Amino acid sequence: MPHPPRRDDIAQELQMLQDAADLTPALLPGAVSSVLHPQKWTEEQVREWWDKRTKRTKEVEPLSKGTDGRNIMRWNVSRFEQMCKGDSNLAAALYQDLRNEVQRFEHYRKTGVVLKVASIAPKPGPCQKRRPSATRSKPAPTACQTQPLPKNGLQFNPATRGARQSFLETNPKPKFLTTSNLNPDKAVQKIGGGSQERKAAKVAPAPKAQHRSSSNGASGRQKPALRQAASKDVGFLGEAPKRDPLKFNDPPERRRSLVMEDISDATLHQLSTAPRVSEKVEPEKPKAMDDTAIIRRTKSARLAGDTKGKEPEEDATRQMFDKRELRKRHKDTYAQHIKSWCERRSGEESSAPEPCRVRVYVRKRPLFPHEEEADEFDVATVTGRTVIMHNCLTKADLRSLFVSHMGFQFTHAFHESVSDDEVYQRCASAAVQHVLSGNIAALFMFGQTGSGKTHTMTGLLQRASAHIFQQESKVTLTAFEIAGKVMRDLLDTSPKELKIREDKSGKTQILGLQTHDVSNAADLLRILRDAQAHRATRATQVNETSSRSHAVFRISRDAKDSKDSVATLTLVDCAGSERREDTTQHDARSRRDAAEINSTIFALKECFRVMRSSKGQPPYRESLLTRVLSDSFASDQAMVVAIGTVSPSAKDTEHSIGTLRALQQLQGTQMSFEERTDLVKPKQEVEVQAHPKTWSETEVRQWFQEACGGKAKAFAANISKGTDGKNLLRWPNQRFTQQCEGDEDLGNRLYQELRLRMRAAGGPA
Ligand SMILES: Nc1ncnc2c1ncn2[C@@H]1O[C@H](COP(=O)(O)OP(=O)(O)OP(=O)(O)O)[C@@H](O)[C@H]1O
Repeated sequence: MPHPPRRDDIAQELQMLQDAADLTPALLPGAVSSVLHPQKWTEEQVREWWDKRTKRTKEVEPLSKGTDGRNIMRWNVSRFEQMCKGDSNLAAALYQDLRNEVQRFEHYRKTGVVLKVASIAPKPGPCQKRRPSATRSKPAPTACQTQPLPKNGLQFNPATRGARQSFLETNPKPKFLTTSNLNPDKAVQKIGGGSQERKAAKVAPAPKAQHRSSSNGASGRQKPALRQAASKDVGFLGEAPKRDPLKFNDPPERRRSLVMEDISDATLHQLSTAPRVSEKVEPEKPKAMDDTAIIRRTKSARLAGDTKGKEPEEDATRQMFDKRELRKRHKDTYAQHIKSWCERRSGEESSAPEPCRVRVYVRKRPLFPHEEEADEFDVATVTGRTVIMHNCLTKADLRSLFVSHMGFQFTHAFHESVSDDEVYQRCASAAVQHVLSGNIAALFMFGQTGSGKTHTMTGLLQRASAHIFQQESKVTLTAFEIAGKVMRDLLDTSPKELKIREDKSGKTQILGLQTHDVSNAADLLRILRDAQAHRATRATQVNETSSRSHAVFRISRDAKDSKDSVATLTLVDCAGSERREDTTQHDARSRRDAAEINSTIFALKECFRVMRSSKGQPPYRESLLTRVLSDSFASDQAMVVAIGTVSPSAKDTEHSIGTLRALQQLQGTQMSFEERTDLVKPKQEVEVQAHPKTWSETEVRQWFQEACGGKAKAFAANISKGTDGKNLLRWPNQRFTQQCEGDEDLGNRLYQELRLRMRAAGGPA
């Protein structure tokens, strides 16, 4: 097990990367008249920051096109780790460096002073003395060092030449740069060790927040728990940011209008799932800038608290809703709006995208009857080469609805009623012809699990087999799957693992892979179907028989001449990409699978990106799949086709948008438009409903039968006699699950739906 990054290591890493960077003039507050929040950085500024911070190591990935400040600020430590090829120290340091930039900006915003890092460097003082050897030769902090602390808790950062120089002149050069070298707040904590230092600390008391932190222990012995801290956006080097003294008298910050989109699915899931009875839930500190931070107040606090213009419990009820539930609830309004919006926009066709080496197509699958039954509706529109996703959202008040129409353009897009024949003719026929003329071609299927990759691939294989044998009399076929780090032959039922090697010429060879000679289309198709049937599948929340491996089928034409390179058609059916949120009910293995699938897809995207830009070598060594496909990435003559599949269902909106964005990256373009429309709900639609607390037993049973699209009907009989609305309202989440015989998902949904009914009736939920 690799060690988690240590605080000292990260501090050292951070220092080194700042030294190496020589600090970007545009970003270094001391060098310019104004400071930009990293969120506002342009792509160039982000790139400049990245290149300078990482120039001392080659072991990092280049940034993908379009990565601007907004994007990079959303990265968590794991994402940095992925970019740093697993170097967790560097990743954490980069993550922290960005947060430090935010702190500098915050200081500038509040005080108007462009913070020169040098100005907060500690001055030498009379009480400076060496620390005992037990402290690992860290420079002793002085009382004077506590005085020039910036009031807002900004970190002392000796990264500028001047500051670092003066620091080193007045302090013995430390063997390792540690937290206390970098952060005088920590130095104050360490003063607690000796009596003289204690006196010194008394002379110059540290801000209150520091006292609080020092109560944790005498000498910075806290475990780093960096990841956890990082995910909570804590302060410098994993230390939770203390309340900002400057903020107390600040006017209230102007709030951005919040939308449900601001709340991550994971958080919503957490919020909508009531904690287990045994779990003690620590109340969180309200942050107020985000819905997720709003907490449930105690009854007394609610009664005594501010009710100025607010509905009682308004804040608390915000926690109860899920984007998907809200979409279903307002299904009719959204669906009607989407219809009229599309009618208004019909006939508008956008210009053709620039020709590119990678041809990218999108296919939308139909909405299934079972999805319609579950109150799902169609949120994807395809017109010509454009796919429009209608992202149906609710503002933070949970009543104001709006739709964000997002347009994505591709080489071509197929709507749900397009036949497999047309898909083949448009996407794959040219690639097959390219191979029949002696070249290589690769075709990839991308998309969310259950969006129709295997369905489309099956149709393509069928047509490709017929097409090939119109011109060829014999081909060779290999088929294998990649599941995590394991490769298996799909034409060999033994559980033998395949190995991969590079030959002298650098070509990738797969050892032990069986090759089948095939001489007619029917045989080819039969063997391909057998191979598909051998794929590793598992039921996921989205697809009963989800493919959990990447399947690779290779059809090679016989070389006419021994000098000829083998013309090969490679068809790749990627495993369904899943969001972490979609796998919440899976075991650890499923989640590991999903992480591996997603990282392979990420590597594939990177290869596409480099190949498209024709600059440098595609990083195909990053994953098994990209290694075996290195031919297609390396050859200029290779034709590469990517087909993305999307689900039209409202519940899959976020995932479909993710797929479309990823496909845009493959072709090097960006979303072509985004239009937001606020919806006004027609007055007659607002029905006044009886509050659930007034329901009789019969009404409770009736509600149970109809709730969640009738899914709980079968369990209505389990309701005990005499259960009226008042009783029902007292049921916790778990009681609903119990009522549904352990179906946690349905239990949660019933619980939420009841809260929605309470809101609709105008009462608190
Ligand atoms: N265009 C389509 N027309 C009709 N049915 C479709 C279409 N696309 C997909 N389906 C159906 O949707 C279901 C899921 O499709 P499929 O198994 O191809 O998804 P997938 O993307 O390969 O999923 P996974 O990645 O989990 O394997 C199948 O029952 C399939 O028949």
